[in-house]
Amino acid sequence: MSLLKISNVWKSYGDVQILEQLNLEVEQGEFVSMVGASGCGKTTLLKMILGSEQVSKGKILLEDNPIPPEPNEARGIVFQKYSVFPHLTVLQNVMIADEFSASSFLGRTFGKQKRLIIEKATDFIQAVGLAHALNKYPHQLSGGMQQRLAIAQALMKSPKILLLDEPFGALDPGIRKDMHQLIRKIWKENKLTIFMVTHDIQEGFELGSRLWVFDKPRQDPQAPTAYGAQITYDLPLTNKVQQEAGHAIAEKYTRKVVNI
Ligand SMILES: Nc1ncnc2c1ncn2[C@@H]1O[C@H](COP(=O)(O)OP(=O)(O)OP(=O)(O)O)[C@@H](O)[C@H]1O
Repeated sequence: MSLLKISNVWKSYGDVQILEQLNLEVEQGEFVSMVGASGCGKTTLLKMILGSEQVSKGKILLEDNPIPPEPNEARGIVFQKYSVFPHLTVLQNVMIADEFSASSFLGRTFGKQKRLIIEKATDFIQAVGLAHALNKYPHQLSGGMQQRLAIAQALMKSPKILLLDEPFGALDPGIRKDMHQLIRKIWKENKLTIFMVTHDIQEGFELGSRLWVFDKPRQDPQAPTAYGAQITYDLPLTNKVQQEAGHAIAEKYTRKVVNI
């Protein structure tokens, strides 16, 4: 049984066809990098896996069950723009998800329960290298540190699937390298399945164990919104030969995007 099965999925908004004919299976522990021209529907697919958007046709199964129509703890997400709470410290930002599950009314816990949540949150904060900043507020952190915080926050609920939407897009190249190391470590140690949208093909190759290329094979100049994007290449990247073959395709693809 695959962890995630996408069967004949189509997505449109009104008359605009965004995605079509998606058929994919993903096993636990894969790291799927998703690349494609701007606006082709990569984030839309992430949102359908998250459960915040519904498919127009077809189905997405998670461990053989339909994806619940609301996001839940099985799937964590990190966006490009820092999605942390500005009025909470690093520690409070990571604790909050567990505090709300333990006490949905107050969002606050006390005594032993609180101590356990602090311990768990501190472990994740340490894992992303922010132990020295436990009591700082987001505005006191750099962009890279805020993304580390968002990752710790997403990991707190022990998701099976981590969805990353251009998570490093706003960071400087040096900091991106550090973040790449961090995400690989977290992926391996937590046996996560990761879907990452990126505009940086090199990043997609370096991190992914599999690459999905989105493109529109069907075009009608008279009706540009009639057809959606498909996943035109689904490339395994688990060894060097595959990576080199993938690079050739990706380079061709990059030229194509430039020509659009
Ligand atoms: N809620 C919505 N209602 C209507 N159209 C939408 C909605 N959400 C997204 N779209 C449209 O769907 C298309 C795909 O958007 P999406 O964000 O998935 O693209 P993307 O490939 O992730 O783009 P980018 O790489 O620029 O982030 C876009 O044309 C966008 O305008």
